[in-house]
Amino acid sequence: MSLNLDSLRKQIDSLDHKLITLLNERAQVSLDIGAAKRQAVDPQEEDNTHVYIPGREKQVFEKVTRLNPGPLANENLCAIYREIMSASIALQKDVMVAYLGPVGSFSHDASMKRFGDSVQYASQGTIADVFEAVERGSCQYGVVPFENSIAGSVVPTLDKFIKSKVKIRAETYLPVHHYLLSKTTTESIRRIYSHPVALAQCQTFLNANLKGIELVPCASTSEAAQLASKEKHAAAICNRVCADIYGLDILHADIEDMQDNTTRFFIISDAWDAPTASDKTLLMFTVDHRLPGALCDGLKVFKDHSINLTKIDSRPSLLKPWHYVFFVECAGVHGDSEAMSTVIEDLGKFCLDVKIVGTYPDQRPQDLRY
Ligand SMILES: O=C(O)C(=O)C[C@]1(C(=O)O)C=C[C@@H](O)C=C1
Repeated sequence: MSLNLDSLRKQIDSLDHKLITLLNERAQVSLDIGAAKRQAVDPQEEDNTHVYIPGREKQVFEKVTRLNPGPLANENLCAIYREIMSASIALQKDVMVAYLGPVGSFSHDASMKRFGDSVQYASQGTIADVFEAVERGSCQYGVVPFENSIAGSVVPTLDKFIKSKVKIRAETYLPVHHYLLSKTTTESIRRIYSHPVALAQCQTFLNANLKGIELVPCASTSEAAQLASKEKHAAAICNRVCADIYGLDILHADIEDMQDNTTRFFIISDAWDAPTASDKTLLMFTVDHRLPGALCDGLKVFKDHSINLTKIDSRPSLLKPWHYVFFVECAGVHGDSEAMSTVIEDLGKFCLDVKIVGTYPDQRPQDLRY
């Protein structure tokens, strides 16, 4: 069969015509959804309607990948749908997302992957600033790193959850590959900038190739790139995109200790989403030291309710020395469910100050397409 370029392009033109009509029909329905969401808000009150519905987005991504007959790869279809829903969010409301900046950080990457190109982003200097932007209401959503598969928990995030009233609304996983970027050669490097969690992920490479070189911790990997771009003998460990953004050369690629290095981020806000088919809940509590075995009895509550725990962590309470706050993530239960109310009631018999930090659709680490 001979292929005629002109006639094939005419087919594309005609399909684009149909696509534009359909995309606008979808956008109109989205505007109506926005109006329906606002109907529930008292006109005298400030409009804090949530247009970002992570549970519904998960359903849409699962549906489109299920329906996809190809040849378009699911990954590409999801990228298209990410932008369709990003535009949909922006049509319903001006949305501002806070992230740990500057541009080029892994938090920026995770935010873009979650919210797409059509919303607005506000770079913040520290993780605490991301929390505070959400608390003040200058940003409706914030994206914070929670844990890394090599370096473990991100302590500033856990510590902010202890004091803050923000809620977790969604989780997302990002594969993390580190690059050594500089304006100089590896042999001339005298100082390496990076975020402490990133430095912890590249110990094997650093010990083998740059032992004894000064390591300077900074607020983010992109700030590291910014600093390295201003010094002759400095380098940064950061995201590949920082090479273009900050005018640095790639000296070494993929220098993380494990190639499947992944960071889990939380999307924080003032409210969580309604239950979906599969949710997780992060709880926080302290224990009463006067009761021997209080933590053990508390944890047994989850066993008694057949709840699987996917993460346990503890941090100093910051109120009294040797007093700890425990974080426990429960799989398969939503924070508003009756099951969770019973768990909290039972936990209250052994533990103090039990609080839900957030409840969010279960996003498996392998669901990297969305
Ligand atoms: O279903 C909704 O609540 C919508 O606002 C629509 C829509 C979409 O475009 O499909 C847009 C944004 C939400 O995050 C989820 C879904």
